[in-house]
Amino acid sequence: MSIALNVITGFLGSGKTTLLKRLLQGESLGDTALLINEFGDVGIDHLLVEEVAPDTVLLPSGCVCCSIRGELKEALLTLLQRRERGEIPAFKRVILETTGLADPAPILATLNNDVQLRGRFHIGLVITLVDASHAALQERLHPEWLAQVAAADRLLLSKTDLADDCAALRAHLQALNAGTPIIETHAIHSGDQLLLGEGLRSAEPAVEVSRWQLHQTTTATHGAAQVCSLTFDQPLDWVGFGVWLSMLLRCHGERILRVKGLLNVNASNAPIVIHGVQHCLHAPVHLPAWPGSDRQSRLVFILRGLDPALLRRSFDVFSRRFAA
Ligand SMILES: Nc1nc2c(ncn2[C@@H]2O[C@H](COP(=O)(O)OP(=O)(O)OP(=O)(O)O)[C@@H](O)[C@H]2O)c(=O)[nH]1
Repeated sequence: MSIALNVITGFLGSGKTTLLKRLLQGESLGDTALLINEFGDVGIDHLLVEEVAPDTVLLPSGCVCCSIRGELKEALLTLLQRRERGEIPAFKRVILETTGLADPAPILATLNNDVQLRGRFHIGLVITLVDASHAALQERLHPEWLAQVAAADRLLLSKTDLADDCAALRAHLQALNAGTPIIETHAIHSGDQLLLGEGLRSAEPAVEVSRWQLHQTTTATHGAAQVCSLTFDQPLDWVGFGVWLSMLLRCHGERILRVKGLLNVNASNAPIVIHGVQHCLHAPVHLPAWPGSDRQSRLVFILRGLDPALLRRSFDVFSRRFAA
């Protein structure tokens, strides 16, 4: 059975290691293997979590999203071999803590594209920590911040004790990445299934989807990002749509920080859910049924440097061409 790789990311010092310790404290770690990626020759974070996770693997120095993707693959395959030899417990999930400067997209692409990893591992949840006391500054100065927030399936607010008021930040994050749960880290308990689950691959993907349906996204600019929301009532041509989306991501992937969609397609009575982060499109998830009576398709894009009007026009051309 394929193993979920959950990614914990967030800007430097946002509290990733602190969260990991809290999350895994008291948990039976038999079901979770930990990979930690740090800059610098001497890793520290793995020492901090070692008391709760003695088998933690420290990846070599360098950033897993760029320079050491090969090492990530090696580490994952080695974990499997050690599990098969009975050297470590039969974990059912891996958690990777990235460096604070990582862009999650290349990590997800490694998992999706590598023939040895595909089928053995799949993308679980991307959990992004946001330091509430420094978010505005980090967003302004560091493009990685937005890439991490856009890729998130869960947004965690840390250091709320050091921030005056988090209401504006919460609203901003929700506008950027609509429907993604936002949780304050102090409210997280060990074994939290919202964080240790597998997102859309979990037993209840419809719950995930219902969250987005509740959020009415409008096309708007938020800082450096443009959020573009498309909704349509007519069922889509699934094959034609796949061609359109693949070409879009191939040409403009680095400017499409995130796409998520719930689609009413002509070949099925039940919806299909899609997820993409930059060039990387996850395998579509076929839900058994619509979560409610609303059958409208919706697509939400988080863009950086791509005009939403162009995207909309391209989609209109596609829909006319492939009208079901
Ligand atoms: N006040 C406060 N401090 C926090 C909170 N969360 C983490 N910290 C502190 O912030 C510092 C950095 O936390 P880490 O967990 O090491 O952050 P990290 O994201 O793993 O850091 P890097 O790996 O260097 O990117 C530590 O001193 C933590 O104790 C919080 O919610 N409030």
